[in-house]
Amino acid sequence: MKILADQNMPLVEQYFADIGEVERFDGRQLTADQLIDVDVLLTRSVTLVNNELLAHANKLSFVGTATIGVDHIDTQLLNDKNIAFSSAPGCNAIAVAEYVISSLYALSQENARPLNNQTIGIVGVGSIGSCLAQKLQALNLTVLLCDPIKHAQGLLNEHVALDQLLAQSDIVTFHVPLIKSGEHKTLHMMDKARLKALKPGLTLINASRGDVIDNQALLEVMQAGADLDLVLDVWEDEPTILTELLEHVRYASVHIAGHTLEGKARGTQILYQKFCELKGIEATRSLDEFLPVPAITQATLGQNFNEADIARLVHLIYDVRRDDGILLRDLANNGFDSLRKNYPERREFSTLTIQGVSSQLATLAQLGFTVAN
Ligand SMILES: NC(=O)C1=CN([C@@H]2O[C@H](COP(=O)(O)OP(=O)(O)OC[C@H]3O[C@@H](n4cnc5c(N)ncnc54)[C@H](O)[C@@H]3O)[C@@H](O)[C@H]2O)C=CC1
Ligand SMILES: O=C(O)C(=O)[C@H](O)COP(=O)(O)O
Repeated sequence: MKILADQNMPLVEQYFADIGEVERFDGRQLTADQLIDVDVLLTRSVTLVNNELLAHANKLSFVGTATIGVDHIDTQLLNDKNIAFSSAPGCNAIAVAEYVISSLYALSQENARPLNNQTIGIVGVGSIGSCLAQKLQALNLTVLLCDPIKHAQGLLNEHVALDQLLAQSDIVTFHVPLIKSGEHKTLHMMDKARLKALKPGLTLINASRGDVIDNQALLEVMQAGADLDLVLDVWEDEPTILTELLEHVRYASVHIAGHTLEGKARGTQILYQKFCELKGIEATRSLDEFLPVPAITQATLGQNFNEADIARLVHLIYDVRRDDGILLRDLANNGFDSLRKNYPERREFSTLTIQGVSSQLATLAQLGFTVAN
């Protein structure tokens, strides 16, 4: 069996070793001819899977994307061609939630504004939005949720409409899929009118898809003097982003919010499990076999460890400013895709086991750290 996998997808050889022969491809350069005689195609978000790409796919029976977003895949086409498909729902929800939490603590320190008593609005309450909301409950923030689809399905009672949420929040963070048309369109959901109306001092975070915010309009609003703290992980027209926007952004990164080692590896694992299920093969491989031991595994808290010290632990595992520095220093030399490909190792909070006696242990556990009994 011939398996074609994106070069940036970890552990494919390990997971699929007993299933077939794995060949790698450059996600933005894949051509239709490379799919001749290929049985399985495993992609990331940068490969458009459309009619043109599948023109010569004579044997393809499974397409998997190791991502949550599926806006790069023509799923209707796969269905019509009877090609099985899977994304990797939830694989990097923890990673994105931790990216947001790291950003919140960094801004709170730099702006000397305590997190508690602030109101955060979460737009899109799926895997990521709900994981984030659950973690934030530990921090005494007021959390407002906006998800009209879940609300209509009876799955979210406390839905707040977007404009009301924007008016009431100090921080707004987007976790919606890219939807290009229809009642729940998210393309340019933050258009010029909404951006202009944002209240001064607001923090705007986008770790969903770049097109959710009209980037040109955002640049114009910032150039006109808007007082906003911007945290942008995703951009319109990646990898050729609007570089003029960078100077207005507090923390800028190259679409890596989900790129913990665990998040990326879980993506591959989910596709492996889906493939095995589809073909009636027993899935014997698991993540624990493959993840390396992290550089720091344990922390012992002293009795005077207090709420203010939580930020130090969060940033010990992941400080978003590391990635902001990388982008600003290297974008001109290395390019967006190369920075993503060479992204330095990042682990999740759960890799740190915390021991000691402190009134903050429950908070740390809720944020996702492992607390020793
Ligand atoms: N920056 C990064 O590295 C990553 C970005 N993403 C992006 O984040 C998106 C969300 O991820 P998940 O939470 O896992 O997806 P999900 O599918 O679990 O949740 C998305 C939620 O957004 C809601 N939604 C849809 N349209 C909406 C609208 N107009 N207003 C408010 N809510 C709306 C849906 O009802 C759903 O509950 C993905 O589609 C992907 O584009 C995902 C992972 C990593
Ligand atoms: O899961 C998604 O959706 C994402 O955006 C990924 O975390 C990042 O996508 P890749 O480009 O790394 O596939």
